[in-house]
Amino acid sequence: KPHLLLPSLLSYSKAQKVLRPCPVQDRLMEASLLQHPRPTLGAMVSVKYESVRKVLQTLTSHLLELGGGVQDPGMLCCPLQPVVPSPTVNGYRNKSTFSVNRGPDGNPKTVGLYVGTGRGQNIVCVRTDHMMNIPLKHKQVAQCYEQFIRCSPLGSCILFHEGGHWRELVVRTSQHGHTMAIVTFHPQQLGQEALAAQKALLKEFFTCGPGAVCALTSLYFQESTMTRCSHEQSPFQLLHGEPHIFEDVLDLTFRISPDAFFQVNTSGAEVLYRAVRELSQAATNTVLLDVCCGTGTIGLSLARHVSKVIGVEIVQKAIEDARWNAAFNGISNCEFHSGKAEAVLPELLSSWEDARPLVAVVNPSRAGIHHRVVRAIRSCGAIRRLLYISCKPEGEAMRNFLELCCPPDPGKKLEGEPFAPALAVPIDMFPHTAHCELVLLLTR
Ligand SMILES: C[S@@+](CC[C@H](N)C(=O)[O-])C[C@H]1O[C@@H](n2cnc3c(N)ncnc32)[C@H](O)[C@@H]1O
Repeated sequence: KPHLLLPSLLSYSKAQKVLRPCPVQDRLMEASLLQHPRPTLGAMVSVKYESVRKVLQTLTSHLLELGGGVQDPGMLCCPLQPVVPSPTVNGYRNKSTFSVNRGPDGNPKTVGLYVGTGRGQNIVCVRTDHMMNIPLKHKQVAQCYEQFIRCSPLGSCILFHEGGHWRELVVRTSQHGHTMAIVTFHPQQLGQEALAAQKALLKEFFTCGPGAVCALTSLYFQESTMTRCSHEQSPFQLLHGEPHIFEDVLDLTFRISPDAFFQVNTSGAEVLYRAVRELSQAATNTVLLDVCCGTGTIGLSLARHVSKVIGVEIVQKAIEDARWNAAFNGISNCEFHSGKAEAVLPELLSSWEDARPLVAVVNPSRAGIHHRVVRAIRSCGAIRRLLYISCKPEGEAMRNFLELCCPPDPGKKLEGEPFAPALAVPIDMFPHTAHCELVLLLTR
């Protein structure tokens, strides 16, 4: 049975901006070209290992050019461990983001994922029935949302300037049995009364209409005129149920707000956080700096083994969750700072006088860390051990690795002793996709 290997082919924001209608026949042909026989999981793990090895090869050759401590061009700059498997491989996602766009039959109210590319102008939105990594509950909510918008007199919003309202759907679930749905809506010219009517209809559909089968525990609505909006830019409006969902990780319970990041593979996250604990060599006198901490998961999962945790995160609601999570789990040795790491860390680290060993864990989004964060970390002599966690190590993370490991470069204000790669541990957080999480241990 053909299978769509989708996630690496998705291009949400690009599609929103550049997608142009093209004949249905072309899109169908294109979609069928993207159908592959399903590769075995073993084969996919080998592909991931190879791609991480290539990342290390690239890093090695750049470090060699920069004179960054690599001796032998034939060797990798550090040992590479085998890919650590995810305990769950099917239906592991606790969060799915569904787009609204034209389906293979041309229906502009199709809820699913994109196949094709913006550049090829051949994007088509397909339902997710074949997706092995998405749980049935998410697919059920997506199907119900599609049913709802197809009955709605309002159109779907495909290109912002062409009008339409219904936009993407995010579904989050947890082991507690919670299901949160977040519907994004472009208000266009609608007034408050018309908006309130749409919200009421959506709520009615999911609480007492056909969508009630989804048994949502939270239903959110966000008006958004941009590709993505933070809560501060446009609040997440709770239409029904509980404001948060809760998830258990390594015997701790975490509260998660609608706009807070949480690793999409919960059992995979446990593997990741155990690896972080081991690689950090955290001891009872260690201070752990958790940069880009989200809801505080990494720091809190290590808190009982270290002296103190300091978390920094840009999303205000995630920091509120992190503080709540610390208190709820009876953890009192953590402090969480809200703000951009590039604003918080230079001040925090420039005056660092604590004699305890300081270990940094950096887990940024795909954009990597700002060069001010790199400078602050390099210039803080107390940090001897740094764990850089990246789900896209071939991207901006590579720039960060080089900035952290290159010889001092006063022109770029990169001072302090450079780090050197010590070990690379790939973790298969995303089975059934081409992506792989990399934990790179840097020491000096
Ligand atoms: C990949 S997530 C990791 C979160 C957390 N470590 C975890 O495992 O759940 C990246 C986090 O970085 C945050 N972030 C992005 N840019 C940031 C910045 N400039 N300063 C601080 N945090 C940032 C995001 O909001 C997100 O929560």
